[in-house]
Amino acid sequence: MSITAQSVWNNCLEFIKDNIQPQAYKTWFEPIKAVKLTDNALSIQVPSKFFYEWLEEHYVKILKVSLTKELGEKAKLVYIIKMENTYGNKQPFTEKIPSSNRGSVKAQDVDIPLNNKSPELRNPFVIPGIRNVKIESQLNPNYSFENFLEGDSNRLARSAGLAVAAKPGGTSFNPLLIFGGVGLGKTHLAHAIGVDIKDKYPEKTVLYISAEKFTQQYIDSVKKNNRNDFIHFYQIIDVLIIDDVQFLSGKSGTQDVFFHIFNHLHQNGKQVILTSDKAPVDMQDIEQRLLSRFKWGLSAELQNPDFETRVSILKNKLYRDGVEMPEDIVEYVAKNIKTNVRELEGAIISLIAQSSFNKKEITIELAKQIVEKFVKNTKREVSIDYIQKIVSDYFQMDVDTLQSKTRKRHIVQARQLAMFFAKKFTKASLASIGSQIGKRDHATVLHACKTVDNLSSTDKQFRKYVEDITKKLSV
Ligand SMILES: Nc1ncnc2c1ncn2[C@@H]1O[C@H](COP(=O)(O)OP(=O)(O)OP(=O)(O)O)[C@@H](O)[C@H]1O
Repeated sequence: MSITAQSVWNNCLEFIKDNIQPQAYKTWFEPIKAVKLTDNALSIQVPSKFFYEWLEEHYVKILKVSLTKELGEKAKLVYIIKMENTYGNKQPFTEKIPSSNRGSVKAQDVDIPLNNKSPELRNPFVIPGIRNVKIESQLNPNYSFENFLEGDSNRLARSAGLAVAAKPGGTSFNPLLIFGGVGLGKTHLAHAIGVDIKDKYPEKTVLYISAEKFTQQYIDSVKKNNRNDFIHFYQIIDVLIIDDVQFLSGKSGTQDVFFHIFNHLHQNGKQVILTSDKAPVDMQDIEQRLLSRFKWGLSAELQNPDFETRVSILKNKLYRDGVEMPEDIVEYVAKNIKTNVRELEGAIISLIAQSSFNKKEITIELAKQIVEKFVKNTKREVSIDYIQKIVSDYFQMDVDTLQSKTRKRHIVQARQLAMFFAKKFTKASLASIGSQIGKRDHATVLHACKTVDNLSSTDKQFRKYVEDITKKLSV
């Protein structure tokens, strides 16, 4: 049987289908069409630039594995972006982009000490002797201020970001800590600051790194016995951006090394930008001395965007993708997806994909179907109300009793369990959990979580409660 683009792609799809969630498969892979196979390069057609970016960001690994299985080590993937615009008169257009070839902000030359180990490392931190080495800033130029739309929910953080970008290290916002819930733009804003600084001050060395990668690099440096080189590398950065610092929680070695790096940078007027999914007061298992430094500068929160901002974000996205969509549909999506900008964008992309490939008109009906899937998925994330209901049902009491001020032991325990599960299963802060479960403060919630932890390791009956309720909440 001869190998065609279609047959290769079908085999890839089979593999991918087995390895990702059905909904994700339906949204991101069903709309793709295999177009051409030349030598080792498979061209696939995707419905928009965002679609391509999404695939590259979330599925590039699985695409690579599946394609290598089919076409060998030299396999290449080429995206063809095709937008058939169902509205307006714009001609459909195509654009070809090879996989993993997104523009990146230019590498920067810096003099740093060097050793005889691999100079090509993108992020070389090791290095006695002096040699000119390029440090990739790891910034994504698509995440700019220009397309980070302003609204009440992000005004403080965005303005602080602009101020920092205008004068890195020269404002009182040092460090600048950007915090907020999932998908609200922390990473985007952190990149935007870095990108703007590189535009304004090309000679400055900017580095974006996730706390997870930072930790991994640190662990490697300890293994390879070059911890000092690791520290020196970070101490020469002018603007250090660390994403998701809550990841450092419980990792005392990495916290310690970061503490030293932070102090050095701060004392030398270098800028530090951090992001986190929690406010410093809600971070657990982060050393006090580090937490107090996080609070030195400004902690700016990204909140859920209001309706107008959600509409502007969607319109901007459509405009950049060259797609037109009726106002009432944009508003419908914005009205129904409220708490996560990533999902908001995801819903619009699904809508475009469904309409352009299945040749369906974009109607409110279609929008409803798609939004429902997103909203259902979101709802699967349990709410604090739901947790309180499950826990009080389990102990055969009503929610008011669970929340009451009583000190009766079995009620206190039920309340502590509800707090513990709220911490475990939701992204809510300790303060917010406390206020929703009987108007308690964050210290009470913290105490409850610790008590549940202790009791479940010492008391068999209590452990059974925790297991039973976990099962009920996971259904
Ligand atoms: N104000 C905004 N204007 C335009 N796009 C936005 C805005 N806020 C968020 N986005 C978009 O939403 C998506 C999610 O943002 P991002 O990845 O920065 O969120 P995050 O807070 O870092 O999420 P996580 O908690 O999962 O790390 C991105 O595509 C980003 O461009």
